Amino acid sequence: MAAPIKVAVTGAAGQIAYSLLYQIASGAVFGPNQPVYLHLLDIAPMMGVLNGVVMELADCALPLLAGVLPTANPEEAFKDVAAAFLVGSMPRKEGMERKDLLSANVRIFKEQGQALDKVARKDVKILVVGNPANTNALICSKYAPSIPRENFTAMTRLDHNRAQAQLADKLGVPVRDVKNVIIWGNHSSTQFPDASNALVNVGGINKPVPAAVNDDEYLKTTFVTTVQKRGAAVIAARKMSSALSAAKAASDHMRDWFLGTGDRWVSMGVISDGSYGTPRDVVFSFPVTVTNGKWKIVEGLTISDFAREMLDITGKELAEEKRDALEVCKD
Ligand SMILES: NC(=O)C1=CN([C@@H]2O[C@H](COP(=O)(O)OP(=O)(O)OC[C@H]3O[C@@H](n4cnc5c(N)ncnc54)[C@H](O)[C@@H]3O)[C@@H](O)[C@H]2O)C=CC1
Ligand SMILES: O=C([O-])CC(=O)C(=O)O
Repeated sequence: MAAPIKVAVTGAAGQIAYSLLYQIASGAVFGPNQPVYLHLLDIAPMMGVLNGVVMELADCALPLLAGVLPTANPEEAFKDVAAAFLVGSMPRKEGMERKDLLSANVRIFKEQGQALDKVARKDVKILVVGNPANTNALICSKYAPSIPRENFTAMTRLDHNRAQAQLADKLGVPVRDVKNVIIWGNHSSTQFPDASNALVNVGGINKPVPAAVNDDEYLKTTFVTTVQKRGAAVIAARKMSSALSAAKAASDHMRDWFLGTGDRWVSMGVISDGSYGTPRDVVFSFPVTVTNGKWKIVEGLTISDFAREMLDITGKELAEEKRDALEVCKD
């Protein structure tokens, strides 16, 4: 058995964490031979609730859980961590866009960037879940200059999983038989869910999804808008934002980052190098593969005129969010 790694989860008394903590502590993220020491951060008024979560984690009697540290102090939470799930922040309510959370949430990521910079391992892998996730990840990285920018990522895996599930449903196949969908851009209603390179396994042979669906109009309209608006649809139904599926997506993202993607690609919000004509220095969701703990943007894909337009819209929004966030962080 390997030595335990320290893993931070912020917003640990909240909804997403309530599903996520079990997945991390049961081995679904770092593997069945990797013990974890959980550092759980929330704000001071939530320490009572957090203690209840700590009790429940103990009551799960999980063999891989080496210890739990509940705290309201970011520097204690991030001390020597190898992975950090930054979930803690305000969720949106019905009628809001995720960027409406910017002024309330972005300062949290400034402060946590500063704390990570001081005390985390320099190879820490950071996943920002709290919205607006792409821009919060950018700000977190800006305030943690001693940690490589590649180590800061934002979660678009929930959108990726939603897109995969929509296509599997349309094709009447199990979700595992669909791969290589792409979420481009922002985790917002401007994101571009793209099925043009997706593959479906039919009788052991991979076929292009566009040919199998044989309905370009659907792929450009209903498919795109359903995925773009799925978060809002869950809020309208549940009166609270996605939590079970968000926790599953966070587990998928970190597992693939640590353990690799194998023969498929996944969508991750990563710092843009300008690939595919996107704005540089924003956190943009791309198709990536991961080997040996390092992500790499999938290169050489053809971008149609339709895709170009969609990429430009979401890129423009990210550039605007960046400008607004930098303004908020000035004071
Ligand atoms: N990227 C994505 O795909 C998704 C992102 N989200 C976002 O995740 C975030 C969390 O959602 P939920 O867990 O449902 O919210 P929640 O309200 O149930 O839990 C948030 C927790 O964060 C804590 N918190 C607030 N400020 C904090 C700080 N400075 N440090 C540490 N903890 C802090 C709160 O006290 C609360 O316990 C929201 O911003 C939501 O919009 C949700 C679903 C998907
Ligand atoms: O929609 C929201 O506000 C929560 C979220 O990010 C999602 O479900 O994708």
